Amino acid sequence: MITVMGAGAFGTALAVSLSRNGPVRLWAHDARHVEAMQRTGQNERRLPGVPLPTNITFCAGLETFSSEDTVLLAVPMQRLRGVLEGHRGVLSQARLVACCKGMELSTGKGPVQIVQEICHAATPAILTGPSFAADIAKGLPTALTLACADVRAGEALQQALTTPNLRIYRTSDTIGAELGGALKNVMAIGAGVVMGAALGDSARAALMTRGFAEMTRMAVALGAEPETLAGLSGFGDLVLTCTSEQSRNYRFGLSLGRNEAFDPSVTVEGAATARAVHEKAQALGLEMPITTAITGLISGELQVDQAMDMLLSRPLKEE
Ligand SMILES: NC(=O)c1ccc[n+]([C@@H]2O[C@H](COP(=O)([O-])OP(=O)(O)OC[C@H]3O[C@@H](n4cnc5c(N)ncnc54)[C@H](O)[C@@H]3O)[C@@H](O)[C@H]2O)c1
Ligand SMILES: O=P(O)(O)OC[C@H](O)CO
Repeated sequence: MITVMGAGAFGTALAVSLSRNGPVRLWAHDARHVEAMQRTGQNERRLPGVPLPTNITFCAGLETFSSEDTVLLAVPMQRLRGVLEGHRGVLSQARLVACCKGMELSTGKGPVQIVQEICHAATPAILTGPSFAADIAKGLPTALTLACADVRAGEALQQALTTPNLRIYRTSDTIGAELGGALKNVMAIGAGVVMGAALGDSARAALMTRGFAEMTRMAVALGAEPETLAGLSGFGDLVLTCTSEQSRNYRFGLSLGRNEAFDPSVTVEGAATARAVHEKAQALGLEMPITTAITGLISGELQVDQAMDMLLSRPLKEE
């Protein structure tokens, strides 16, 4: 059986899609949220308007969990460690598929690394790539990357998670897959700033292209294959998130560029991840000027015109 931990927009959308293959268990950390979904047949908090199929069952505990189960971890990045530590006993031998995108602020680690650290005997994997929860829930065609270092386990997960509308590609490069998803959110905030501040489509294209160069530079320095960054989990998700107002990271950037307030209850993974990436780049001695500028904009240490001056006045170089 598949268990999805995290009844946010993405976990709920995945549960809806996977319920076409068989029964799915959807876990939420808040018992009142479980009760509300049972009562209304919807996740009104995070994915309103989507009827939840009857073969999704809801729970706030994992009493009926079997070690044969596959678990999708669809919680926000900065909550992943706490969720795993709270369920270390039951999850210790399971196939654990991280579905979050980001870098932990306190350690600079990605989701697969955190799963490995806490559940040593589990099979860690990551599901990532260009996909909005609302699109998946509507059954629109979507392609994702499943990364798992254990090739046989990866093949089994690829089969189990494919649905008529969800096409899963596979790789064993977990480092590249997790970094692509983390880093593209930072660039999406930057793209939003560019558009919010009316700097133009050309400036956004420049940010996306040079941002992709930064993403690849860091990922390769940390052991990723450049081909992974060029795939769905990197380039694909960068394009989606830097160009669509469905993206919360992009919308957050738009509000920064317009000098407007942004609802703090909305999950914006790129905000904490930008700081974590900036610190890691400094520690590794990597040049990542766009990331530095975006980190400064988020913290309020830089204004848009200062960030632009900083980027445009850098010494000229070869591409
Ligand atoms: N929404 C999307 O379109 C989408 C698509 C792909 C990937 N993702 C990724 O999925 C992850 C989750 O995002 P989302 O969109 O589902 O978020 P969301 O904002 O819709 O929901 C977050 C959920 O996390 C829960 N939560 C908060 N604190 C928690 C805790 N301490 N323990 C357990 N659960 C807690 C909240 O109750 C909420 O249900 C993110 O890393 C995101 O990047 C999202
Ligand atoms: O809404 P965002 O910005 O978190 O983006 C959602 C997904 O990561 C897009 O692939």
